[in-house]
Amino acid sequence: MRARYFLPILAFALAYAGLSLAVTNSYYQLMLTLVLVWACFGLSWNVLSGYTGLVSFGHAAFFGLGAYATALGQIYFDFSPWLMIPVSAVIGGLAGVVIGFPTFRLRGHYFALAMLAYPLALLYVFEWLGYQELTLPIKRENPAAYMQFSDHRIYTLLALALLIAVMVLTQAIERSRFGRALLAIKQNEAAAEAAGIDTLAWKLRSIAVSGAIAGMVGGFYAVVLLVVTPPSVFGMLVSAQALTVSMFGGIGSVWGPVIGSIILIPVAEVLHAELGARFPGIQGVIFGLAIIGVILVAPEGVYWKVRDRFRRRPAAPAATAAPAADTPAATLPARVPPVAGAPIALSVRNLSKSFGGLRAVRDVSFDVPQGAILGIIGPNGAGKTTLFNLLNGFLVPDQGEVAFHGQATIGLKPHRLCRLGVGRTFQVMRPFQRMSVAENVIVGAYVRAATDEEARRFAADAIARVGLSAIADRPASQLTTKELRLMELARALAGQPRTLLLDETLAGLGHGEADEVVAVIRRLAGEAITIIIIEHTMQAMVRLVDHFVVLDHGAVLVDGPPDQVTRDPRVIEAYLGRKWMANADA
Ligand SMILES: Nc1ncnc2c1ncn2[C@@H]1O[C@H](COP(=O)(O)OP(=O)(O)OP(=O)(O)O)[C@@H](O)[C@H]1O
Repeated sequence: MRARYFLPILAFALAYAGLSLAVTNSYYQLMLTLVLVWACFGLSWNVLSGYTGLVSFGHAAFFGLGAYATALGQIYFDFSPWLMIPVSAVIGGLAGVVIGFPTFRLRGHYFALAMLAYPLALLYVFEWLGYQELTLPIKRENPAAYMQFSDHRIYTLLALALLIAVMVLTQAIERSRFGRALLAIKQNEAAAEAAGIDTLAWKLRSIAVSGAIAGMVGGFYAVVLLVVTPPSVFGMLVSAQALTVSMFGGIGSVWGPVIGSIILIPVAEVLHAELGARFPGIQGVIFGLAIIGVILVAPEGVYWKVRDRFRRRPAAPAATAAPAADTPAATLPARVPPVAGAPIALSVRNLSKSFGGLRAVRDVSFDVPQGAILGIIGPNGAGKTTLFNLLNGFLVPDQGEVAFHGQATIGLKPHRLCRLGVGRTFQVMRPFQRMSVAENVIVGAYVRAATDEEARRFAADAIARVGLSAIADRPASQLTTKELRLMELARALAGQPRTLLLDETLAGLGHGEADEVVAVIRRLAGEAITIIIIEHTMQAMVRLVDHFVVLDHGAVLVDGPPDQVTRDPRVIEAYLGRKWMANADA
């Protein structure tokens, strides 16, 4: 790991250890320990929710299981916490997989609400089992073997060691293929699948790591407080604590939960100690106020706000963006369309899909030779996007066959299709705004790359092929629409596809800009990549494609070369309108 990531963590650890050694009051020492415990727990939440965007209201489930496992292990089997805390981590990780597997079927708010149910259910189970209050036995004969220290500074130092380990782990995850897969899921899960990422597998890994950290912290918490009750480890406030310190400090960053914990936990603890008797639940009020405050002042959290303030403001994007490759807009690269008898890249036979009574795609058949550019056009609602979703595995057809280079693909998930060489871009772009072009593109490279190094090489090559090398380090937030479209194209290219499905890649582009993107696409087809493109911008399409498939009400209306299709009275009637004919004749 590079020093610039590791040194701040080391400096923080030394400063915190120094502070802890200087504090003699045991109450303040406990607070120093608890700040680290909740920071660790916040980081556990962050590994799942901060990076994947799947908000968990139920992290207390893992925390509580860890706390009870450690307490019960010592009470019933005389197992030391030195053993039980790692065991609690394993239990937390397994619980993550068991909970994640069914719950990941849900999305957005439904996922968050389902997660809420688990700690509440466990709370009642442990009450029902009669574990209303467990007290860890005091071991006077050999306290250190049971993690019982009269000097409370040792707990703080142990908690610090746990936190540093979790911070380093989080940092490593963030900068690896793992972290990039999670961020891709957060950005757009469908696009991540289409980029070859097995989203369920990565989400399960993430919840397993997150659950393991939470279980470990829960076990440690039981040892520090020596008493475990269902509300204190499975209660709403526990889950809320993880969420609040992360949201306040900064979601999706290693430092966010640490900063949130350092600021909020002492305030909540002091107010609880001073006013808790008169205002029970004062911590909940503090956390509520903290969330309202942060939403108003720094919606992404303190860390990101401060970082943006102190970072040098980036220079405004250059008025003229880097030209798309070396080709001037006006001269489109010459290419020879595939001749008759060329190998077939995509074969579609009798494909149909209905949504209830609506037949969105009806009995569609066509072939695309390798290296050809096929345009799919048709009025709104004609079934173009549904056809794409059938081709790349988002939807399973009611009937019909799809084969890429002779291999039948119906039933394969999008990430499997991506591995077979089918890339896709999306109509709606959702780049990682804070990340550079290169970092955005590398996400698409992992489907083929065995190592980070190889992924970087594939990404750099794809960026060069779309002509964005000059701005590879520019954050996506500063890109123009054309550059964003080219970046999306580069991300699909980084997976080394043989076939590219492009969904409205020219949408929102001006005339000259569209021509630049058209030039890039033509060049890719010249490299024997087969291109299938949905587009509304007819002028650009006529100059781009070799062949059109015109859809209307889900069925193929006409299928032929541009000059034939654009003059077909049925196409003019259903899609182009009479004005097109008048312009074409003029
Ligand atoms: N998941 C779905 N459930 C129900 N109906 C759907 C679903 N997806 C699409 N449809 C319907 O299927 C029809 C075809 O939609 P589709 O998005 O494929 O059309 P399109 O040609 O891509 O349109 P546009 O040009 O507006 O993007 C529309 O009537 C749409 O409302």
